[in-house]
Amino acid sequence: MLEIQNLTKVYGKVKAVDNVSFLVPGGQVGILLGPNGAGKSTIIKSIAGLLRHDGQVRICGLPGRSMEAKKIFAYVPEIPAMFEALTVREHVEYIRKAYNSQVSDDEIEFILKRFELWDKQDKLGNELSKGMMQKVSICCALAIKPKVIMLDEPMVGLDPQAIKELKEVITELKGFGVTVLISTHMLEMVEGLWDIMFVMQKGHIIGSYRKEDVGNKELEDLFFEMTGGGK
Ligand SMILES: Nc1ncnc2c1ncn2[C@@H]1O[C@H](COP(=O)(O)OP(=O)(O)OP(=O)(O)O)[C@@H](O)[C@H]1O
Repeated sequence: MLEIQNLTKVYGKVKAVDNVSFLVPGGQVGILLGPNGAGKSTIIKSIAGLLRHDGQVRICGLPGRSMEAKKIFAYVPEIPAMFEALTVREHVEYIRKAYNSQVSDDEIEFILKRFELWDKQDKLGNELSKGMMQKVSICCALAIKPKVIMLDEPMVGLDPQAIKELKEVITELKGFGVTVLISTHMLEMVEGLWDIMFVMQKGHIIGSYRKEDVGNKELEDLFFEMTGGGK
């Protein structure tokens, strides 16, 4: 479960996020939508612990800043940060050790093969394309076997095969009871994946829908209904 309570973030005179609360239930996929400047990245960075903010973040009931919460929480940022002098494999091993992860060698092999990095294990961070960096970032997140995972625009820059794998991974994670939060503009990419959606505008959540309540209605239609835009 991922719970945000009364989150407020002010940059100078700009209130980027204004008293926002929402909850993604355990084992569900939540998506955070909204036009440019709505405040999505600010929320994502606040949840990830990268910004000072008011309000609470709880990860499986634990305070977001606690060590216990950090151990079970994975974050895939929009712009991956690589260590230039570490290889692909060393990135994964570093995370594995830092988190004291129980992931097995076979599982690591499976993850790396899945994202077509198995034969690129010895490439250095500064030798990777942006898409490859994103894949490494996803593999590192999976290597800690998180209970909650948050992905910021995860599909941008990935090739079609990687997008397909990522969608399958998200469905599998959900099956294992992992809570997922995805921030994205690419509505068609998360169609069929989501359980609960939140729409932000001007620092507020202006509405949310649960998949079970909207039947086959398309995400895009739901989004434009709320934001007043159109196809
Ligand atoms: N470091 C910063 N300093 C000052 N203002 C900021 C900063 N970062 C974001 N903002 C402002 O906060 C508001 C929300 O920005 P944010 O990046 O969270 O939006 P977003 O929904 O992620 O947008 P996008 O879809 O374009 O990525 C905007 O008005 C933006 O100008």
